[in-house]
Amino acid sequence: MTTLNVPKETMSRKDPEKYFTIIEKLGEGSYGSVYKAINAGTGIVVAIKRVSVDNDLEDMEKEINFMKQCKSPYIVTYHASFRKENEVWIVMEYCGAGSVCDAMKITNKTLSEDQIAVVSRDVLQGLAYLHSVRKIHRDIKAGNILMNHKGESKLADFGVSGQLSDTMAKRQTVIGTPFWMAPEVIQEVGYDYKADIWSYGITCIEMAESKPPLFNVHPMRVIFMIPNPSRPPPKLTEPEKWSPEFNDFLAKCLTRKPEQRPSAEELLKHPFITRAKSHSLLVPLIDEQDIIINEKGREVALGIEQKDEEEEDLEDEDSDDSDIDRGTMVPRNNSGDEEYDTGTMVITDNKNSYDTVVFNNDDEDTGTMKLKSTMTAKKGFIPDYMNQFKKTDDDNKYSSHSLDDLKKMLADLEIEREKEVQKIHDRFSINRQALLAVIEEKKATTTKN
Ligand SMILES: Nc1ncnc2c1ncn2[C@@H]1O[C@H](COP(=O)(O)OP(=O)(O)OP(=O)(O)O)[C@@H](O)[C@H]1O
Repeated sequence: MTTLNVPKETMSRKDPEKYFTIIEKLGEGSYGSVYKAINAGTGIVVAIKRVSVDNDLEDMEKEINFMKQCKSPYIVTYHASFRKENEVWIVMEYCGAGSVCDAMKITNKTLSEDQIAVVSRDVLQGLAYLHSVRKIHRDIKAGNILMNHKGESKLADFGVSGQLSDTMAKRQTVIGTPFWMAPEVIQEVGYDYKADIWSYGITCIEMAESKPPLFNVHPMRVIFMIPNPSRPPPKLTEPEKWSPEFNDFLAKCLTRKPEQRPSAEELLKHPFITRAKSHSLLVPLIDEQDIIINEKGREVALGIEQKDEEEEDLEDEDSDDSDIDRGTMVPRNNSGDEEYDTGTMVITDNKNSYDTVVFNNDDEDTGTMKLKSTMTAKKGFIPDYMNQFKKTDDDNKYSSHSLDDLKKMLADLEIEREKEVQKIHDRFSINRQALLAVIEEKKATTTKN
């Protein structure tokens, strides 16, 4: 097997463009873009993720070193990394069929139950491996499952975002993308690798129905709804259309109590997985995707506009002080500080997929939720799941009002929002207090007996 012609050191200061020729843009994430590239000398095709970074690269370096050690056919292989100006270039295995999310988007199809079973077997193997080396992925979703042309699936984007190092783990309590997050992750009651299993259950629903449950609900609300113990766990919209094995597999993944939720190893023994067929089942979907990409071009097929650098620069300038105008969801309190009741949730964009949110508790009091610290998020862009809410604005139902009226309406809306959030908080505290009291009572009775 030919080995890639790359420097061995992490974040090499050598010029990556001497080693790679960029062929095309594959997609965009919250922290940068991913390109298909070809290695000079060997002709090996790779994917390169270019991430904007600030100066503190210690965490990212740790992550990259960890990725280097991760060797599993079910996890996207790391090849090399470069530091170029304010970017880190991460060179990784190229998965020619892109993400499961993109495949669904481009073909406008969902996956059949048999296809989901095949993907699941690979994903569970990947998770079993990661968990065996004591790592949690924390951002499992169809956008982070990549496929090759044989229909084999691999977990991506773990580590790249810097979320897995010990220091980051201590600082950042909640990481993920709202709709896929496990209840215990949102509640910040401490969580472990079982959180990935929940997110995978949600991903299965996403693969079956194209969207995760609660997708039409605003993400700010979702983070209150998911942990609500009185809500039944998510399930397929029409369970009767799917086999009992699939429904049971989902119910197991989506068990509220993490201690009762099975591990990846255990789930690999589930009949839904053991009966999974060959990877070739995914090939028709991949072929159909290729035909569409060949016809329309990747950007059009994915709905990514190809912008020239000048245009991007202009956008960056614009977005410095006008995130809200541009649709980036940056909830703030009235003072404009980056705090929002229980914390600020800064959501940036990814036009192809669903964005990742990091809730950070650097500041214990406010529990400020913010972006991953090492990387600079791409400016002025809207996560896919935010587009539906943006559309409401675009409907222009407010356009006939005067500027003063609009400002007043906005102020009223802010007040209403604060009240709603307060109500939810109050309800949570009451339930929590009640539960704690009963727990104490039970403990006391047990001790007496
Ligand atoms: N190794 C790879 N091989 C082929 N395509 C890739 C590879 N890595 C990423 N891509 C493509 O690039 C897109 C963007 O990936 P990226 O990891 O930056 O963002 P994301 O996972 O979609 O979003 P987020 O950063 O919010 O989690 C993916 O959807 C996928 O289509």
